[in-house]
Amino acid sequence: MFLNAFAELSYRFVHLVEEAFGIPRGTFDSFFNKDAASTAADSTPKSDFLPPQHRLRLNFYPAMPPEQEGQGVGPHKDMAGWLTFLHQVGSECALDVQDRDGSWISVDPIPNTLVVNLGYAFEAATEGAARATVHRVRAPSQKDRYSIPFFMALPLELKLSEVRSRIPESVRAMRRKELENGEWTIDQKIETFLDPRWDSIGESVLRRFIRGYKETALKFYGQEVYQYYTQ
Ligand SMILES: O=C(O)CCC(=O)C(=O)O
Ligand SMILES: [Fe+2]
Repeated sequence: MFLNAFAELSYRFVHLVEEAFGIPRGTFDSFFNKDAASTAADSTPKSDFLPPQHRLRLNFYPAMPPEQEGQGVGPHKDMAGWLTFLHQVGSECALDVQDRDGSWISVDPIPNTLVVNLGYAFEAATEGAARATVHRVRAPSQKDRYSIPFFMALPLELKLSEVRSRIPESVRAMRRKELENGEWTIDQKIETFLDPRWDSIGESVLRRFIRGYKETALKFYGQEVYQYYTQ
């Protein structure tokens, strides 16, 4: 139920994104299989895609005295793809997001609000115009902390080129123009997610994972797969 409520909220939010991009409301609906529910009169699914695998995670960070090393999360972008909706439980300040100049901004919890992060696929689909949110979590020293992110995904077989084709050129050109003007400072790295050799969201996520976690990847996928995705 919780997962469904998050999913519904995320679909409504995507309509706001469409509005911001100046494209018709519902442009992205078919990615989420929302119109795939069959009726007695029409049993053919209207979407070609399998339902995306949205995920909910429960994070627990035990409080540790400052002299002991606690458990936080290092700087990262969320891998699941499209958008993350994060519920920070309680009032502990621990989450930081990185500004474009590389400085860190503390995202203090505000009751009854969610933090929205952009994921890798969002950055890739907008050709870097909307940069995926780099964020980290500081280990708490006073009180235990919990957080509940909802990772809104895209169908694994969906091609990034297909997502891009629905995003207006006016948006996709933004980063290119900034690069040309020398205005872009720290983020040159969308290529780590994007590689035309692997255009599907699923393979891009797998490849990103394999590149990010060498030891785990070698253990579970073996040398051949590791080499294939890191060449
Ligand atoms: O605990 C948080 O505030 C963020 C957790 C997070 O970044 C993640 O689970 O990907
Ligand atoms: Fe995260």
